[in-house]
Amino acid sequence: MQDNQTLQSIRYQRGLLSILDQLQLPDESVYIPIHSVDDAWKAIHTMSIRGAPAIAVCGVLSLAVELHHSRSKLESIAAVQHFVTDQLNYLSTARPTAVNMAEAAATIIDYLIPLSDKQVDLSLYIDDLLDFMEKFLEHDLADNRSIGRYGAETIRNNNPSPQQLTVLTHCNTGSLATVGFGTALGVVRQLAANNDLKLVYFTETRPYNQGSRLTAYELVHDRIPHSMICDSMAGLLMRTQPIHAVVVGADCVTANGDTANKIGTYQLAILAKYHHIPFYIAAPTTSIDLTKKTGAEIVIEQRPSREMTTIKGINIAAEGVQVWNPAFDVTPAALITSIITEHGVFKPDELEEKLLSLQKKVST
Ligand SMILES: CSC[C@H]1O[C@H](OP(=O)(O)O)[C@H](O)[C@@H]1O
Repeated sequence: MQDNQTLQSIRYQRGLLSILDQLQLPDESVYIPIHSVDDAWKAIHTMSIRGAPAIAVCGVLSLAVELHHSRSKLESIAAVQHFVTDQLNYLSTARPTAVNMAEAAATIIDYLIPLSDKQVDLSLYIDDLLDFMEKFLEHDLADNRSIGRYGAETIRNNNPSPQQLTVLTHCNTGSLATVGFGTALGVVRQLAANNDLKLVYFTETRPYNQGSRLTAYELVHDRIPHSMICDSMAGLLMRTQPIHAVVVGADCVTANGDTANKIGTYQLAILAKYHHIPFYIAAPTTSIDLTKKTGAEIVIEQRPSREMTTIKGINIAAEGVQVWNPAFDVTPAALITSIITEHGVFKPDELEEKLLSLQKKVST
């Protein structure tokens, strides 16, 4: 079952899917129905739902809903395989940087053919496929809980003094970016649950304001001690306040540990290095793409200028102003202390080897 102790970005039962419209947060908490892959593609592209893991689960479940209601139109297993493959490939085009949707698509496509060797009855084949797709929901929540435990333990062990810890995070990586609990914000939640958290600073994260609109919403909801800062305040914060760790999420981690994350992450990593503060990436392995060798291969999404020049439709910049609006940047592995995953905490230069050996164990 989904974790109802925190906020639900996605609500699902077989044949029915709705998402919390994050464009209306924090003022309005409105769930919008997702009836099809097209609905999901639009919701992901316009960022009604965002966050690498949430994007993937929303996409997969939108396909499950459409497949469930299209049974009468799909007359063979081959027709189901073509339909599912085409829809997954389409979903992967909604946003180019986060890798989770493409990873989920590849996982499901790899499942289709062997499944037809096991299940020749069309209706039972569809049922089995729906069961497989629905597992993405529970797996994400389990992954986040594990990331939270590993991350809280690592940050605590890195600071043996009995004092409670102060950390900095960026963007939104909580229940609104995942199925529940979160990745980097899940580490913060676990630190708080362990009574190890004194304070979490978080950036407002211009221009979409994932911090001020979403992370603030989650931390106030959970009553976790916090303080919001403008993105431009991070340097002075690290210079003047006792920050024990910076922990952020990821949209794509490559084989060498380079990491694409929300714009502004790279400069936080440089500041952390300068101030000798450990810098952690918290991400499920569904955000890791070992086929990309370095961050140079990651496509950085450019977002519309209006997302920088307006807030809730109100102009905050001169009419006609020209802008540059990359939604992500890449932090080199050399600036990353460790990558916290559901399988453990890895140094960037050991990540590929560790994950490949884990995959080998699972496949044998
Ligand atoms: C666990 S969410 C990962 C990642 O997604 C966010 O980007 P966006 O809000 O544009 O989807 C941000 O980069 C988070 O760190």
